[in-house]
Amino acid sequence: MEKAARPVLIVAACALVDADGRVLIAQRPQGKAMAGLWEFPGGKVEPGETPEETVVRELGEELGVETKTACLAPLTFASHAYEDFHLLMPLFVCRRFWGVPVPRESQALKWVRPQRLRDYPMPPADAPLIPFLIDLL
Ligand SMILES: Nc1nc2c([nH]c(=O)n2[C@H]2C[C@H](O)[C@@H](COP(=O)(O)OP(=O)(O)OP(=O)(O)O)O2)c(=O)[nH]1
Repeated sequence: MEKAARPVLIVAACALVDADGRVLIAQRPQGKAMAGLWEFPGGKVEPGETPEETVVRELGEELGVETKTACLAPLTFASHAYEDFHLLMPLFVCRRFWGVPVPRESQALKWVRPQRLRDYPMPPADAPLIPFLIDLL
């Protein structure tokens, strides 16, 4: 019998880039799925939101960073089958933002050169995104 189709979950994520060309990653807190893995800030696209609006909201909620949808450039996307859902995750790049990121949800934060991203365990969906950041930066 064919497997039941997984629901597609749309998550919008963002690579914040600093003046040195480093990218911000955040460690998923204990208690969440994939705890301890490093990810790009972002979250589920809520009904009525564009992916860009999701990123702007999540950067504010998770990091206290302000930006605008016009400051987000699409870079690539992840499409990955997890056990319970299929993740579709556009990845935006943002170089223009206001404020210094602070962990609002007790997550660890790190600015990392794209070439070093592989030193940080990330969710399996994220691995194919890294070469795009290396190329860009
Ligand atoms: N933000 C983000 N999520 C990612 C990345 N890679 C990846 O597989 N994901 C997955 C993890 C989660 O299943 C989903 C993001 O959902 P989320 O952050 O809104 O939700 P969550 O699992 O933290 O939990 P909750 O807010 O529902 O409590 O996408 C990534 O680089 N960034």
